[in-house]
Amino acid sequence: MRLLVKAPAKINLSLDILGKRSDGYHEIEMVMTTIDLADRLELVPLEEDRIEVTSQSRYVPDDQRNLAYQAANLLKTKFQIQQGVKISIDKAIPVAAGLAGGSSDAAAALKGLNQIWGLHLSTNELAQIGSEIGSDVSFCVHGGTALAQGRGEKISPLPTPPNCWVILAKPEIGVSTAEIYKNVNMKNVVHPNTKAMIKALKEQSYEGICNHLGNALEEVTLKMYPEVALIKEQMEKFGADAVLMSGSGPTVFGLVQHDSRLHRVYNGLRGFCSQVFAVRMLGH
Ligand SMILES: C[C@@](CO)(OP(=O)(O)O)[C@H](O)COP(=O)(O)OP(=O)(O)OC[C@H]1O[C@@H](n2ccc(N)nc2=O)[C@H](O)[C@@H]1O
Ligand SMILES: Nc1ncnc2c1ncn2[C@@H]1O[C@H](COP(=O)(O)OP(=O)(O)O)[C@@H](O)[C@H]1O
Repeated sequence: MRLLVKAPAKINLSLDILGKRSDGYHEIEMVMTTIDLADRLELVPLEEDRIEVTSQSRYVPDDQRNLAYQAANLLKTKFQIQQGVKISIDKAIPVAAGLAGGSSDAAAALKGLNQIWGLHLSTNELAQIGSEIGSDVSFCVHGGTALAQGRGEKISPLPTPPNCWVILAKPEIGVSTAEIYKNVNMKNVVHPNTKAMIKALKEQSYEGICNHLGNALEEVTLKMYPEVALIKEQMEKFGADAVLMSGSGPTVFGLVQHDSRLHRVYNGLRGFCSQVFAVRMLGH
């Protein structure tokens, strides 16, 4: 049996930090959605009892540091699986970009191996196992659009946003999520209005979504990496309807509803940023 699984990236439409926890994590509240930019995993069972991970990207580890490896290993240990697997990752999502590429690969591996090894685990059970790998893995198991709470592992589904383009631009830097969270000063946090974002989604108000995009980590990353602020400015200048940094960054995304504007924003950014994508949100 050979299985192909898609692993889509996510963006954070809003990200709020409610406080610092005693376990080293932050209590957060995020509205997230999956987008049509995806890695592709090929899973092939091996006779030998070992996990093999390969990818064409030099930034992706091919050993136990790979989150897809960790997903396979966790299932093997929990369910005493004595079969191996070869995981080949065709990487399309930029690495260390705030787009949850690694987490989505882990989620895709969990879903695919659930099938290959006949484990019959539910989505909630897979999401629970995923949370042991990383805070964003639970959301990636569910996919779609959702509110994520706790350290990111408590998922409540939300309606798909109204149809629009998402233009992504990633500067030539990778950002460490841990480093950005470490530099958060709770006194300076600018809180987005999560309730208003949820209301906008429920009312299918594109304008409401644009008005309430907000990310409490943005200020920290922008201060450390001024090139991210520059991309934000450019995206606004070229006419995106609303612009925000995704997750801990450095990827910046802009929402655009009309095709005529899409080309202006996309081409404008291509001029000084090598990684630019124009995609749809998933669900359309
Ligand atoms: C910021 C976000 C927003 O979606 O995503 P990315 O920018 O990484 O894509 C997430 O909160 C990242 O989730 P994820 O990348 O899975 O984080 P983890 O591996 O669990 O944690 C990495 C480190 O980030 C910090 N961390 C993470 C989550 C959280 N709620 N509080 C934290 O303080 C901790 O220092 C932790 O050691
Ligand atoms: N399958 C994977 N794809 C990408 N990065 C991975 C993977 N597994 C582990 N990593 C490691 O995770 C780090 C964060 O990567 P990624 O998930 O792409 O970013 P982010 O947390 O910003 O969304 C990378 O620096 C990389 O070393």
